[in-house]
Amino acid sequence: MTQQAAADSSLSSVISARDLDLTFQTNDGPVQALSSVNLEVGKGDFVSFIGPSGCGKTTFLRVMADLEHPTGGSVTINGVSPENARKARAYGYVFQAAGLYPWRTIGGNIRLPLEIMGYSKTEQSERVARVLELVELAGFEKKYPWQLSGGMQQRASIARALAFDADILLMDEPFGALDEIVRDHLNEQLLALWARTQKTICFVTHSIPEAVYLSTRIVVMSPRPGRIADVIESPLPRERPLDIRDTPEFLEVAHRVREGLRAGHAYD
Ligand SMILES: Nc1ncnc2c1ncn2[C@@H]1O[C@H](COP(=O)(O)OP(=O)(O)OP(=O)(O)O)[C@@H](O)[C@H]1O
Repeated sequence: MTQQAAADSSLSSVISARDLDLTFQTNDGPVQALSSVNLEVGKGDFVSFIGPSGCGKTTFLRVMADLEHPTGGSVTINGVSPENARKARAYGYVFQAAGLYPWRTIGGNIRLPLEIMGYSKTEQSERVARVLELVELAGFEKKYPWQLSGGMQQRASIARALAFDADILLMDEPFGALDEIVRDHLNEQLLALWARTQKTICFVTHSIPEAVYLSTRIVVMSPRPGRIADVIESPLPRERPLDIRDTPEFLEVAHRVREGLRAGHAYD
């Protein structure tokens, strides 16, 4: 890509990574978690990151969220640095574990960041009600986390990430700990939420079917050093019933992801 073309594409990108490097200094020597990563994420994209353990998926997401700092190259979110994007509340972040405070109700958990930011009580209540509706948990506001199933807790943590109504949602393997049936259901609900809200979503997963079912683009990563091995544009329509997973188009994309993973895997 020429410099001008790169500049043009980053203007229309919500997330833009340019020659991104991140090397951790550890007692065992340097670990290259990310090496020469280039990626443009467009508005409304659903981008999944898939790859073996240690290929830098979480690190990449944490760089976008200003939780790690690159040692080379740059990332912009809505055209600004991750630090400024964080200050502007440009994204919500969903962690692997729901991470809800057990002594607060579901509503109280979602309300907490809004309280800290000084939103009025009325605004807090409106936002809590709206995001609970979005994740189909209306009526559960006064329950405590332990009164909810694992899947419902994870939905509550998605609701918390949606509370600021950011256009970008960063999700780090949010459904990894759930059984397959619950996961299928949450995948369907997440797609419905994405269609309704038109957010841009970056989603880390270890599951090929999950990545293919959810994404408009799949970023296949490989380890040592962590880098992008392939970027697959999905030919699947945005409207996706679960049984799309049995279609030849779906299986073809899954096959390409598997090939990408195999090519990048050292098997050591
Ligand atoms: N804070 C840190 N200090 C030192 N090394 C780190 C740190 N965070 C991550 N790493 C290393 O960077 C590499 C990438 O880690 P990362 O967690 O991003 O991988 P991942 O693809 O998300 O893995 P997983 O699928 O297991 O979550 C790994 O080798 C990891 O050990």
